[in-house]
Amino acid sequence: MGQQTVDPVIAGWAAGFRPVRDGEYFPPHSPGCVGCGPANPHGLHLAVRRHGEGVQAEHTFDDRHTGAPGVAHGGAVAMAFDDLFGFLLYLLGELAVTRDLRVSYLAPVRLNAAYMLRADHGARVGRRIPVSAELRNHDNVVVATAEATFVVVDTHHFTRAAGR
Ligand SMILES: CCCCCCCCCCCCCC(=O)SCCNC(=O)CCNC(=O)[C@H](O)C(C)(C)COP(=O)(O)OP(=O)(O)OC[C@H]1O[C@@H](n2cnc3c(N)ncnc32)[C@H](O)[C@@H]1OP(=O)(O)O
Repeated sequence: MGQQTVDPVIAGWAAGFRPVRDGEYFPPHSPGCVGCGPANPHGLHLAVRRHGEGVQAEHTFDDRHTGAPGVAHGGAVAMAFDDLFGFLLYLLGELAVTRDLRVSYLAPVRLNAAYMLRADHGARVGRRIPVSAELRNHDNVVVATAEATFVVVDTHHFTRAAGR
């Protein structure tokens, strides 16, 4: 597949790894990303920054992500974790995708309340990268946790997936 057929966003990932200072915000995965893209009206609009060797984001779920009344949908919480994990890739300098994701919902996540997300990665084994994360409320209580395995892929994974 010729380079000219690669989506500019995908090509940008491969070319775009650069050192990020502690506390600095990362660019979104793409403008339309449902987790972090500023152009997606249905998205979470996560704003994620480096925190040591991990990443973190302050986030408030809103009425667009309602599950039970007043409570964030579990799928929206899982999406926040999954997208957050995607920012660890900037630190690792690897393209990878979620192979599995396990979320533990320890307490309801309220709408219109600020929460803190934090994610870290373990050591890569073969193509596998283990990652984990926590969601804490305003009182610093952990209300949800997540663990996932990301698998390293190349740019062709994404061009194939996009049908190009
Ligand atoms: C600049 C940075 C930005 C980057 C942004 C990019 C992200 C974009 C946005 C991010 C948004 C957020 C993120 C998203 O939304 S990512 C989108 C959601 N995820 C996907 O679409 C992925 C779909 N799945 C696949 O395409 C394939 O299954 C993949 C590519 C993952 C693997 O299929 P492939 O045929 O290639 O590989 P394999 O099956 O031989 O296995 C490969 C390795 O994995 C090990 N394994 C397998 N299963 C498990 C398991 N359950 N537990 C532990 N390990 C497991 C296996 O032993 C082997 O290990 P090793 O023997 O090599 O050590």
